[in-house]
Amino acid sequence: MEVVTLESDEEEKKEQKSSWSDIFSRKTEVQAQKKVTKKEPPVKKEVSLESTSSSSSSFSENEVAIGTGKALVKSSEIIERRDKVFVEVFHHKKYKSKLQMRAINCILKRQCDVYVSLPTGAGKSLCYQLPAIVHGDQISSLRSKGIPCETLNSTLTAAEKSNIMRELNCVAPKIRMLYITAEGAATDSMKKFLADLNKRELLRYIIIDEAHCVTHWGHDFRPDYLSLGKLRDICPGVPWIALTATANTKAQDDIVFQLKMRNVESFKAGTYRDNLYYDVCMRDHLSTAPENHLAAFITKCLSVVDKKNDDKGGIKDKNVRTQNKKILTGSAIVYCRSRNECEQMALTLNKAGITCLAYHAGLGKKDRNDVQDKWMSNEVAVVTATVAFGMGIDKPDVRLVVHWSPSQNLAGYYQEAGRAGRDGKRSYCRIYYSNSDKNALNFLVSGDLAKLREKAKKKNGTESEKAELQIKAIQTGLAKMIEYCESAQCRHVSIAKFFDDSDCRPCETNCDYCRNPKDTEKKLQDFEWGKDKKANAYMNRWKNNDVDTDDLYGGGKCSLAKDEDMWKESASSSTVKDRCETEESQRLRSVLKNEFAKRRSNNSEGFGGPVKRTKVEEKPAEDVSVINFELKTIPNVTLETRESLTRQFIKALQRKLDHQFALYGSCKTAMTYRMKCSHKVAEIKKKTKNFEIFEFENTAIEQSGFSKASNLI
Ligand SMILES: Nc1ncnc2c1ncn2[C@@H]1O[C@H](COP(=O)(O)OP(=O)(O)OP(=O)(O)O)[C@@H](O)[C@H]1O
Repeated sequence: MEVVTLESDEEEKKEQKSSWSDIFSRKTEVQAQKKVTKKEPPVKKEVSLESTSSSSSSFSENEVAIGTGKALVKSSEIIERRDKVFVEVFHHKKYKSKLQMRAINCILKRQCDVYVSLPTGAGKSLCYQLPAIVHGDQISSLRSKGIPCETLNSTLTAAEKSNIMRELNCVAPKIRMLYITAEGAATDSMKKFLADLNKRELLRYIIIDEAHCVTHWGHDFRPDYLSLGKLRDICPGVPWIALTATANTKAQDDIVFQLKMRNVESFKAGTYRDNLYYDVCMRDHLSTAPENHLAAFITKCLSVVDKKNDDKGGIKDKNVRTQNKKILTGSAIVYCRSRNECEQMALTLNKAGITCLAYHAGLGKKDRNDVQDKWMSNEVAVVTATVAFGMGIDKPDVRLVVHWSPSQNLAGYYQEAGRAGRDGKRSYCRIYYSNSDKNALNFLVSGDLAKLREKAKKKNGTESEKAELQIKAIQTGLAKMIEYCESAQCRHVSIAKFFDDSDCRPCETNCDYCRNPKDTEKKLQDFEWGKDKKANAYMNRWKNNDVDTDDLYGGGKCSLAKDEDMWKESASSSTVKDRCETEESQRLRSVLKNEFAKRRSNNSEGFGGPVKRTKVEEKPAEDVSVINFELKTIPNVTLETRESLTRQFIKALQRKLDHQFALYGSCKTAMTYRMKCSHKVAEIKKKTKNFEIFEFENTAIEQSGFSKASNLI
């Protein structure tokens, strides 16, 4: 018997949705399926078990008394069981690494607490699953179809729960592994129950998977994990196993401290996975539309041969799909930031001929299960998903993990990207990045930080310090994520440094930078240049009173809606609005500040260089008064100037005419009025035609300040 505390409710917390409970139950189901059933008949195969010199992680035939209490077993028997289980239950031929083997041997001995930090996909689960089975009493039962395992969580019905409890209360329960949540472990009833199991000498291990959740230094801190340390006092003498792929030195130290681990043996490997190829694409600088770029990349990564090679035989493998003339194998995940983005992307990829379904917390439980099953069985090639997808899923042939925008934290990114290539074959991890992503990330994280700061203010002493630590960890994680995207260095090295790996040598061939440093640098330069250009474009539009929120949030009102959708997923809707406004005004202020700075300094260096006035092609207004406006014989006199002067001229004439030419008042009948007017107009026309000056009858012209028209020009 062992208790495994999972990173409970992880998916639902990530999406912060009301439907959290069924997501979790799905996850634990997946874990249970993944870790329990190996239905193929046992195959007798040679096991290559490497030996090791480490005393704590190797067995000597003479050693005895493994375990505590009445379950003392000879070490030779343990070795025999280990090898049997390894082949007959897990069907493995050899250990994935020496570290995996050494960790398993150490855990099997049950003489100390064990900390395991191996890369994603390195087989950490086997480190506790194999010992858990080996330490069972009825080894023969392992030859049957599966390893009995159960989960206790809030989504079970009362009847389901009581069935499990009944079984566990038996003298010899069949259940070998019990998965519980950190929240569940904190309840009094669970503590009592575990203490009882321990008293009955049925508890072999307490295992904390995804142990980084226990520390404020981790990328995914869960307060509930902190209470796990209390189980130590309830179950003294039970070895603890903590496993993670994403903890740096600080996080590791804190995990050991928080879980009150003692006499700890550590098995730690670097993060480097040589079958993973990392790259970053600057979304605003691609030669094609980004969605098309992605579709082409997916096809490239998943296609193996041209269909014409297979015209006769047909394609028999059910894991193989065809697209046009290509044969597609393996599968891909495209992580999007919002539900809406998942849906849109799925549509786009389907249009491009790639079978694709969207997965997010907005779907019902059944739909989500369907999507996952279809993807697992290779019925569809691609899932476009929020980060909720992938937890606990172990699909070996994921050839490609794309982040349509980066994660909020480099550690989180490493974990998500690590779902690629678990079969050890070449696989790709790509991020599509743009400046608007950066803004959105900053924006999202700033919301979380604000909440934490509020919390820190209310607390005092160590609690407040812890909140500060968490703030720092979040800020560092984001800064490192952005640095990963924006710096010219080996991507593997960026990750290795973040996790304090001892080996930080460049990969040489497994990332875009190492493959082609110049090209990557050029793309980064374009990206930097693009930032300034975008700010200028925004300023111009603002000056023209044409500012929309498009530029702020990357791609139109539709995108704004998308982002709002995204933000709603991580914040309450009221704060979304506030955040939008704050973001907009901040951005506007910063653009203005830059513009004024440029004008003040009149400096040709720096931000975009001097502001050059754009030469605007002059277009006459529809009611232009200037005669022969096309003429441009006088340099430096614009049409605008001419129009302005002409209007002044007309106005002056008008005034004088009104004053002097008061015919209306001097006539009594309409006929006389019309006649006198026609007469005057005819006179003026005649004079104008002969280039003569028309003089009004009234001699008061000069006295009133009237100027001849010719003098006005
Ligand atoms: N010795 C082995 N030989 C072959 N395959 C193995 C071996 N050990 C584990 N595996 C397989 O490797 C895959 C990854 O293992 P696992 O899910 O335990 O990874 P992990 O280290 O927990 O990764 P993550 O941290 O990403 O969850 C699984 O399909 C598992 O069956």
